[in-house]
Amino acid sequence: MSKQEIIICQNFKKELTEAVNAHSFDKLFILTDEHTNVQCLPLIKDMDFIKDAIQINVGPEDIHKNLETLAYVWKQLSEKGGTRHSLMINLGGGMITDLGGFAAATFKRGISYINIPTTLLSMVDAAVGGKTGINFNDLKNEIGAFCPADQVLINSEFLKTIDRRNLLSGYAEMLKHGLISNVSHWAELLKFDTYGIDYTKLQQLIGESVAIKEAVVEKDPFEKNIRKALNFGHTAGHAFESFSLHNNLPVLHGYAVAWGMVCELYLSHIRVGFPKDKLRQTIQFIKENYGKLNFTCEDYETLYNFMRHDKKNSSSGIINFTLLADVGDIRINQTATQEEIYELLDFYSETMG
Ligand SMILES: NC(=O)c1ccc[n+]([C@@H]2O[C@H](COP(=O)([O-])OP(=O)(O)OC[C@H]3O[C@@H](n4cnc5c(N)ncnc54)[C@H](O)[C@@H]3O)[C@@H](O)[C@H]2O)c1
Ligand SMILES: O=C(O)C(=O)C[C@@H](O)[C@H](O)[C@H](O)COP(=O)(O)O
Ligand SMILES: [Zn+2]
Repeated sequence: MSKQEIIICQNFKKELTEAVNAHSFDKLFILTDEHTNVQCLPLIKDMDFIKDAIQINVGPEDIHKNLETLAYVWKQLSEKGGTRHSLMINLGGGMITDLGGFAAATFKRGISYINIPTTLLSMVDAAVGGKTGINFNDLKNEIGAFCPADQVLINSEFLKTIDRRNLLSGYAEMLKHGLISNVSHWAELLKFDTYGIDYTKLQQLIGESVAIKEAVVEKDPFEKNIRKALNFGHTAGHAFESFSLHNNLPVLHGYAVAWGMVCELYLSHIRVGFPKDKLRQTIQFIKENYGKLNFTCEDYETLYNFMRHDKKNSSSGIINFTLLADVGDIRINQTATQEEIYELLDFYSETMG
């Protein structure tokens, strides 16, 4: 996989101009959703190269990260004169960088693209590392490809218009990066005041978070082994997210991951000895900031069936988890029986109240 350039912006317009000028292209497309069209596009609208760009605007959020929207983007690229030498800019959160990245990966078998993430989640996670795709058949990211953006420009100015829920959603992936990396980063994240946000501190934490992801992806871009660490919390998390999407009550990805981490930290504790005090502290933080997803034991089978679709599984039907023996002590390819999975859902229900 080609190396991706990640730019933590100091002078956003200059760096974006350089990123665009690094490509030779015939047409420039810019993908936005209805919100980033209003909140983010104005920040770059006066730039020279944008004046000739063709905008593709789609509906927001995960309900639109689907085949229909993807087909619309392909159609626009095709009808508005896109060629294999065209360049695409994805301006938005993870929904836009996942869907736009996949459209770019597949249109005429692949065109170059640049990500400009505009949510916290996309800055620290979605825009980085080359996983692109769409939800399909009620399942998260069921269709996709590994295809990195040539450049990712991280400009924290975009966070000024993000609401608290979306900030917390991104923060959950940062917490995941803390748990898979080292105790000092994890402890710093738990100390951070999520009510009175210090944006200077947040910017420093964003830089550290991206670096953690970048280092993992560099070692294993196609998730054959250690990249499975970045999927910590997602076996249960994606089941919660798919379950909610299926019930027409979608939850934000980061919230589902936070709840998934509660389950998988518990499994880590009983299976590989994740320390009880760190389990308690992390769960306390998640409980205070993310609340709880409601389900009953009648939903266990549905949740279990969603977990059976996790991409880490192989055909044996056994569910694969990434667990932690301690903060930063990663154990990939761990498995759990149906009984154990029901037990961790019991733990979740009892602990989260
Ligand atoms: N590819 C990966 O490695 C990866 C990693 C993590 C998550 N994801 C995916 O990312 C998606 C979630 O991404 P997300 O949390 O960024 O959600 P999102 O893209 O849906 O954005 C959340 C909301 O914020 C709005 N928004 C975006 N930028 C804004 C801004 N600057 N100001 C105001 N509003 C703004 C959007 O329009 C949307 O309404 C999920 O589909 C998830 O599966 C992918
Ligand atoms: O980059 C990765 O690798 C991740 O797993 C990051 C996750 O936060 C992200 O949600 C990813 O899209 C999950 O991928 P999937 O392969 O489980 O669909
Ligand atoms: Zn995620």
